[in-house]
Amino acid sequence: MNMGKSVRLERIFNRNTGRSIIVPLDHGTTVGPIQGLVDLRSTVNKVAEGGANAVLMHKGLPRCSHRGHGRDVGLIIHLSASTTLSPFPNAKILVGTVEDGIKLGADAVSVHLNLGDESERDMLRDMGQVASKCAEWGMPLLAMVYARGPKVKSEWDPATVAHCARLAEELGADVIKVVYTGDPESFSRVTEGCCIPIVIAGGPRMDSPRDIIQMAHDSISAGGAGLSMGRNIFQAEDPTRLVQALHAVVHMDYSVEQALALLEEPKL
Ligand SMILES: CC(=O)[C@@H](O)[C@H](O)C[C@H](N)C(=O)O
Ligand SMILES: O=CC(=O)COP(=O)(O)O
Repeated sequence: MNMGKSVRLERIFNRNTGRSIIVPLDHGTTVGPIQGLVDLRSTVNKVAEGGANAVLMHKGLPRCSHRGHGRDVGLIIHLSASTTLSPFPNAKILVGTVEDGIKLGADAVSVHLNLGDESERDMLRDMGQVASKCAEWGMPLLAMVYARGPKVKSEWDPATVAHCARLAEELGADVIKVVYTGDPESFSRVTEGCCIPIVIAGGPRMDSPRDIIQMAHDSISAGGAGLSMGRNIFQAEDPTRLVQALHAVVHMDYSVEQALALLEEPKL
């Protein structure tokens, strides 16, 4: 692997476990300043204190959220955008470049593809071009790939998710983010088809921390490389403690019960 990619990926993935907890904060472009994204600097500090490896955001946000102190946290600059105000909310376009990421000191850049959408070919072309530019500059590429279109029966279908992951690998991603398929057996069919790290999205808010931690644990047991979990972390009652519990599962091989016990411990 290109030295630039190796050095940058070390700032996102734990050297011992080869896994990562990434907290994406890019939703504000898609849906507006939702709960947890209003004071971004506070949210970045909370997840970094909990042990997150990296945060993911659009290019205009590091100026509002870069820590400049304390525990370092990796930075991934997101290059794709669409909004829920559009008649075509799944049609992602590029709004940033790899060079934007370099200038911001990013450790990786990311793109978002919705396979099955009518504008799929544009997203495929964009990803291919970004991947080539990333290879040129030694910049890791995280591809978040969903199946969202009129022919898609279920975006959580294991074969569909495996297709999303394999496409990302074949087009040059260094890290893949897909949805979790719901159980370790089916998710192992996703991870076995790729030779690069696969992290899972959290999806819409889940009520119970147990469900969040169970999903993280099960994805790891199926060969997953960690999380790219946004809303379930930044909208949690205590993002720092939830990240601490997830860190125990992802990087210390805690059981679900052991990780849940961390949430019950009295605050210092
Ligand atoms: C809000 C969503 O659609 C999420 O599933 C995506 O993972 C977030 C995405 N990067 C977006 O906000 O466009
Ligand atoms: O960019 C967003 C993600 O990677 C996943 O966000 P979610 O809120 O966990 O679905």
